[in-house]
Amino acid sequence: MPALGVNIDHVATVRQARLTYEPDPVWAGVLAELGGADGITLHLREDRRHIQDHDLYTMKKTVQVKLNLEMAAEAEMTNIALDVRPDQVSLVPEKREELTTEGGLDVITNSDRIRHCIDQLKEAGIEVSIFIDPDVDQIAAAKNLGVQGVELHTGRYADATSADDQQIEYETLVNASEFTIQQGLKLHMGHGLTYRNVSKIASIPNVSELNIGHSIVSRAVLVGMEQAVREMKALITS
Ligand SMILES: CC(=O)[C@@H](O)[C@H](O)COP(=O)(O)O
Ligand SMILES: NCC(=O)COP(=O)(O)O
Repeated sequence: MPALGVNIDHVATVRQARLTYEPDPVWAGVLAELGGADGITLHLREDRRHIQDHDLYTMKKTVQVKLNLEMAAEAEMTNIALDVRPDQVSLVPEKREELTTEGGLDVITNSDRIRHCIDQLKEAGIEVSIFIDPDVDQIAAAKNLGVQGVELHTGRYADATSADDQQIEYETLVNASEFTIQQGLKLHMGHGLTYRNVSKIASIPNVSELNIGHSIVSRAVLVGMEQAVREMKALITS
């Protein structure tokens, strides 16, 4: 059964819309932990569009489950990770203009820069995973870089608009999963997974971690709305 890493980035997205103190992603992380999350994932983007440095530092002191930091393989981020010491770093690609992470990190083209980052993190005792496309050449290149695991990008599966296309993307993920396990790497998956599409992915053999964020935060907003309004109404009418 895969572990669930809850990505709380978009709690911070709502907070940053007003540059205020709520909703607090650390508080959300604690509630996610109480709800059974096996890990908390947060992505400290170079443009700081949602998670801020202080969120990461406070999260490290607060949350007791696995802390997974998603970050670009850049010196600034590596130094932050070496200071905070999350349980795991997941190296991801970043583009300023993207709405969300569009594809996996190209570990073939960028291998020298990525290797330097991985070596420093591993030396500090931090597990390293790389977020890559479900492609055997990328998985083999990740293995060569010495990471402990890979997170296969499920975005194409999640975005498929017909059952046939979704099945093709699913089979690609299954084949890439088998190759990942043959390489002796831990198998993580994530991106775009929802309450509707997660079951098939969760039943792929040997998946050790699923990272899910946007869909859980979206549902949390809706299932919490009735209580939130009731509490405000009580204040107004008391
Ligand atoms: C790497 C990945 O797939 C995501 O979890 C990532 O955090 C997406 O970035 P946003 O949270 O900014 O959409
Ligand atoms: N690495 C994927 C992740 O952390 C969550 O992605 P999403 O569910 O927010 O699309």
